[in-house]
Amino acid sequence: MFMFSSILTGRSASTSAPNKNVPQGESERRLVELCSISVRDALKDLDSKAKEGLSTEEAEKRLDEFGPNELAHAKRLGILADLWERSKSPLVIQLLVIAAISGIMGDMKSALVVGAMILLSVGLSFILDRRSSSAVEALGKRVQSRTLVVRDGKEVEVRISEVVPGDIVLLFAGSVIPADVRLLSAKDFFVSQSALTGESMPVEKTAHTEKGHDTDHSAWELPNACYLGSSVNSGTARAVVINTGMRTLFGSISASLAERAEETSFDKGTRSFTWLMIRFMLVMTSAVFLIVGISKGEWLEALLFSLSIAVGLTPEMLPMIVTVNLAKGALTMAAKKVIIKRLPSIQNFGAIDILCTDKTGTLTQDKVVLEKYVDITGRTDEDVLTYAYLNSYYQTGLRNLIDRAIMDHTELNVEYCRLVDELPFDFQRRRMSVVVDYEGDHVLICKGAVEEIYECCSHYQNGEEVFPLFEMIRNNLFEEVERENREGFRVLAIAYREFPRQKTSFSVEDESKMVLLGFVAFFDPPKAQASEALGLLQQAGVRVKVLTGDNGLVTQRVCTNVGLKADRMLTGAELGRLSGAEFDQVVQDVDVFVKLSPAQKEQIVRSLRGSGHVVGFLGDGINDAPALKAADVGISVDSGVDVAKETADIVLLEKSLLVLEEGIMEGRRVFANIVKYIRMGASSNFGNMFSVLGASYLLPFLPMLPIQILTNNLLYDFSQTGIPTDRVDEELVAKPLKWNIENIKRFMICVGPISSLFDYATFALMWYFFACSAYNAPGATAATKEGLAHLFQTGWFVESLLTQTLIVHIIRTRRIPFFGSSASVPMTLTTLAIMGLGAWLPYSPFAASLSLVPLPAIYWVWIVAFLISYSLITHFVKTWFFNRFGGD
Ligand SMILES: Nc1ncnc2c1ncn2[C@@H]1O[C@H](COP(=O)(O)OP(=O)(O)OP(=O)(O)O)[C@@H](O)[C@H]1O
Ligand SMILES: [Mg+2]
Repeated sequence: MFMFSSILTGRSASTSAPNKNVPQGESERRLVELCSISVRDALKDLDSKAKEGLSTEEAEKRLDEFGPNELAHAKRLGILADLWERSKSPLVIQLLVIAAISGIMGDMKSALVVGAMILLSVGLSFILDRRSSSAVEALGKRVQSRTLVVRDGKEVEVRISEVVPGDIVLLFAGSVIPADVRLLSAKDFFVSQSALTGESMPVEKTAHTEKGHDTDHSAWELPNACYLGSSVNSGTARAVVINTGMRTLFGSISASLAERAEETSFDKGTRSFTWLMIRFMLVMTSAVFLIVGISKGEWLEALLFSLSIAVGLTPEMLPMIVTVNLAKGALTMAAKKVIIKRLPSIQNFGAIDILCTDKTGTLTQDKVVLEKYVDITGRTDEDVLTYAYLNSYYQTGLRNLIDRAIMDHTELNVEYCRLVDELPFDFQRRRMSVVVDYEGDHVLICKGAVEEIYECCSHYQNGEEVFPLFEMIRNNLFEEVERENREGFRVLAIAYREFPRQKTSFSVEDESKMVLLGFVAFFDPPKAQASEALGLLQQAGVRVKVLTGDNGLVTQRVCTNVGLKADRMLTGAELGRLSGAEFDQVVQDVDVFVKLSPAQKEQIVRSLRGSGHVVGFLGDGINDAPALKAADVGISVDSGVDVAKETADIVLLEKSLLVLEEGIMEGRRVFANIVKYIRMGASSNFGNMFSVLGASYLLPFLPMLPIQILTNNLLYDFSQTGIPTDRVDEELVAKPLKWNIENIKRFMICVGPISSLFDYATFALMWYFFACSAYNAPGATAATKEGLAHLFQTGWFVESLLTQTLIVHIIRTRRIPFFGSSASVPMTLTTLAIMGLGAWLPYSPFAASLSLVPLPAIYWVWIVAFLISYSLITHFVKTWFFNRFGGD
């Protein structure tokens, strides 16, 4: 089985143990040691250079030596390991045990048939799944994060898996830490280690070496080390890689993290279904064993018979149906520009009933353009542009759309200034500052959200003069900004403060008593297709909520433009005043949230999930990462920052709600096909239970021989292999699809007994009409008895196989089968082929070894009549069922 694991979520599919070859304590000690000695010694030890980094050849050599920078469970299994992994499922083990018992007891034929079943279930899922998995994996690589390293003195982007010890890496806001590294230099460098420590506050890391204290620090608390599994919140740094892959601290705990990984609603559903079937099987098998044993006195026969009943009741094709369906779904989605990083998330994708999304790029075109730069009176002002430009040019922490828009607007020569210090952007302050040396003065230039900048200004500038900023003027200024906002412009304020040149180090406290200089306004046009997509999502039963850090007026304008109601809107501050139940209620009722902090985005997602919703979150920024992780399905975009991509379960190649809607529908189709199999399996097993129990009690011989039951089951299994290719009716995917085990049980109880009805009709037919009752006649010889028993058994074998195989066509749709909705061609062909084969077997060369005997011609008239009435009755009961109980 293959699976991408995300280093930031710690979620993974398989739970292999950490690589035993790596002495864990050794690498941990090395990390502590190399972080406690001087930078020079550390580099010498790692045989690397701070400026040039490693040479390409050296890096290749080390890649061979240390292996790729991956966690063990992310690796793809070899063929044998893969087969082994699949064979470990309880369903396969059960079959293996039964095959072994049959073999030991000398029933080689049965052992062979069970063996064939194992081969079909494991082999088919192996071949189909592995083939599409390679394709899915290749797609996943396309959206994998890369990291910037220095090789041969040049900065190059490499895959995270290609990073080796000794590599010099460059880190900035939004990067993921690619390995365990030691910082060489750092500026206002804050990292989020929440995936490792659970601590959500960012931690500052510096390049300082704390000599002498080395023994005090555990490997987890080194102030100058950053660990795989964390990400950069703000600032920049240069670092040297110490440990990679399973040698990292994260690698050492990843096995336990994977075990702790939350079980999705889908896993829970399949598990409870499997257990339901296993419980059934245990009760049935023991009951049948006792009935047959006591009534016929043949305990060995009773054992073989009940074992084959056990096989019949086992949903051995379930794993194959699930994996093949998921893999096929992933490929279909990839064609629609939706890349699935974790296969199981497809199903959750189809279950989403609330989609939370940010604004930029989803509702807007993601083409932020600088439109205006004005002083506080609204006149275009070159100084404002220059200050904004200086701020964007010299800041190193975060390069987002806003800064790119400013830099794209013009090209100014600002080399006459020199950067002194900077206060990087964060989503709490919503502003950032740079301090530049301009003709002997140290000028702090701040840009950010208007309200946040106003709070720190004491004066404003008009022309060359500076005036105190009174409350009244403040309000007037707000009006101007609000007007721009209402037109959909995103406005940032620019302010400055001069300091004497002696002051060289600055902190957030210095962002005070500033002079307001003017505003820059950006336009990000609404997306034309956003309203169409919103309409489709609404139709599909998905409620969309906008969660943005931007202000209310702009958001309102954008929402109105794309046809999203924004009459009730809440700000982060208002949310902060709510508590507990009130918060949960409001979060469900309101659809637009503005001025949110990253933590609040996460809080909203958690609250919605707590109220029983399945929540998807679409976001692309550092500020979205916590919410992406908290959601049932985290969705990001290829152009998003690395943390967002790394945290997400699904990556869109194009940020669009339309693409997303198609993905959701595909997810539902996958789920609908899985449920088809489950409904079929559950109801036919339930029906068989009555038939087998009754028949074993009533008849003087076995109603079907073990080998016949097994062959019947093998053929039935084969007829199911077409399900993943099946078409799905629109109405089946019109609503979010969630597991509803209760409904499946109900379906089983309503539909299952119909098949028993026809089984009993067949029993009666064989017993009375075809005179198998002569078995009990006083003068019957052993040979006559055997002949009659085989006739009876053949009659039931054929009826049972034909009805079970046909029924998928009735159950797969809510419409009138064949006419209202028809199955896919492969599925129609497999079911037809199996029905044909079943009808032919009694006349075939295999008949003797299966103890089947040719059936009289008139039998076929009866069986056709049975099939038609069975289909009709099932169709009516099904229609009644869906009307009464709904279809999910
Ligand atoms: N480069 C920047 N320089 C200064 N201020 C900025 C910058 N980027 C963002 N801001 C401020 O921070 C606020 C929140 O950022 P942003 O709009 O990116 O949040 P968001 O939640 O990601 O929004 P969206 O939903 O549009 O993606 C902005 O409205 C703006 O005032
Ligand atoms: Mg954003």
